[in-house]
Amino acid sequence: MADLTISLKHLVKKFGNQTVLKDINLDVHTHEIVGLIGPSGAGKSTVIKTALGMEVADGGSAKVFGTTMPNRELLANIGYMAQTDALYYDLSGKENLKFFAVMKGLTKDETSKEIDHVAKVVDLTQDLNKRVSGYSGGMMRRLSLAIALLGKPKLLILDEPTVGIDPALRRQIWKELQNIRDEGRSILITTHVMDEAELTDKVALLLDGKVMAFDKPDVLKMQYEVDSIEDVFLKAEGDL
Ligand SMILES: Nc1ncnc2c1ncn2[C@@H]1O[C@H](COP(=O)(O)OP(=O)(O)OP(=O)(O)O)[C@@H](O)[C@H]1O
Repeated sequence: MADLTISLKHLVKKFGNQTVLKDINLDVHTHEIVGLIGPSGAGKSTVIKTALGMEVADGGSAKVFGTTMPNRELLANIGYMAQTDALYYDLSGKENLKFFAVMKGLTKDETSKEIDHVAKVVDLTQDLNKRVSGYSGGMMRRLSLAIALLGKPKLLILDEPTVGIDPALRRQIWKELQNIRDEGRSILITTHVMDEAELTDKVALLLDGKVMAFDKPDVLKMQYEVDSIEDVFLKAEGDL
């Protein structure tokens, strides 16, 4: 049975006199990949940060696993990948992965197995012993994603994980995300790549501080009478 992993109800978030989130309602369940799309500056990262308790809501409620975040114990069940990479540049990719594996409480055995696996998923196996300071931007994104995947978290929250990643690898990463979903875990993902939004189970369209539409990609395309999520996006914005 699908359980609720994220529940946002009438969420409001202001920065000074700018109300970025006016009334956000969004549920994510186990066995589900939910895509969050919307124009730049619409508040996608703010939704994520408020759900995680990194920003304090000004109204409504944000619960993860039924609890208001932040909650240290629950953090162990969440793999979060932010838009900016939080990596140790003087360490190698492998040393970064080992550090975060320790933070996540993995055993030595689990650590080496998981590092092998997540490095393969993001195609960094050959570069694991290089220092991160010598990585390209795309490699750093890939390492951040690998770190988020470590420890098989029940919930993955990924803020634009595939920026700077080429199409073949993007496809491989999506395969892994779908495997994770099939294992009964859940994923909230923001993206600017509309082809990726087509691969989600449900798409939430964030516009004007609200979730304007939230449904399966095929249902949204039917509702908006268009052939792609990109056109749903454009039509909702009034550009089509
Ligand atoms: N800490 C902050 N202080 C003040 N304003 C902020 C802060 N964080 C975000 N904002 C503002 O809130 C709005 C939404 O930002 P956010 O980063 O959530 O958008 P986004 O949809 O994720 O954008 P993008 O797609 O470009 O990443 C923007 O106008 C941004 O300037």
